[in-house]
Amino acid sequence: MTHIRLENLSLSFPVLHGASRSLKKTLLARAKATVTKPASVGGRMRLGAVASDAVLVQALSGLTFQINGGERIGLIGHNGAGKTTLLRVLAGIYETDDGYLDIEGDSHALIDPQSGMNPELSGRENLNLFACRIGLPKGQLPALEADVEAFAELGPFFDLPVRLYSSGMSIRLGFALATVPRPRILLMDEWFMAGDQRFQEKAKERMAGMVDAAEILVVTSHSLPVLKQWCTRILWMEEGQIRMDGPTDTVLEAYEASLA
Ligand SMILES: Nc1ncnc2c1ncn2[C@@H]1O[C@H](COP(=O)(O)OP(=O)(O)OP(=O)(O)O)[C@@H](O)[C@H]1O
Repeated sequence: MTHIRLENLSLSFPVLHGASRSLKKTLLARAKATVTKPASVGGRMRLGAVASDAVLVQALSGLTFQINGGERIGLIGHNGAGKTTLLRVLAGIYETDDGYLDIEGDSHALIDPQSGMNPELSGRENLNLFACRIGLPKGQLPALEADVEAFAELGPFFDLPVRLYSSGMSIRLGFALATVPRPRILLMDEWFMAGDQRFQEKAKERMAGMVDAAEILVVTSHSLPVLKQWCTRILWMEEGQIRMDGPTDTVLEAYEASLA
């Protein structure tokens, strides 16, 4: 059965090494003084337990929950609450300091639109690279090429190096490629909402096909309409912890009330 299970999972990032004792003290004192309830930005700062010469940011702290097949999870929370870090952990990009993670089912992460792209190569050449990476049979390449070229609508830029693309153009190509696989577990950051208005509409349509095919969706977004549309359950994160976990309407109502 497809599932994701976390038990007491934690992850911290060292953000300051070997700085003077007074600078570290000042930083920690400031972090403490600016703590507001509810928290408004970033993970909690602390000194390293072993190497006390380092200041750490506690990005995830003691997370325990389970996601089962059929669930569509939205991650919400303040800037720096730990949403993207959690997504990266689930995608196997970050190792955790502590805790247990059990994932059953193949996953695909839509986190970085430029992921795996060579900026010196054209859109078309990057598509060929992508096809090799996912092990696409040669016979299916022309259909993929036609699909991606039509979807990305890059015109002549499709044959120019990606480094010449605007950020919106890179996102079009990255999105078109990233939405080709059909994984059982789909992990998605909110960058898919980027791009111009018309592209967003197209992107939503294409995404719907991918989401429908997935057994589990985990998506981060600051957009309440997006979360309401896509998700059945919301994990509201605060300073690397789960502040609330429940049905979409219930959690978003509480979240909105906290912002008022
Ligand atoms: N690579 C990194 N190195 C050091 N600190 C990091 C790194 N990535 C994230 N952090 C820190 O971890 C905390 C959580 O960051 P994360 O990107 O997961 O937040 P987020 O909830 O996705 O925020 P946002 O809504 O702004 O995208 C923040 O305090 C951030 O400064």
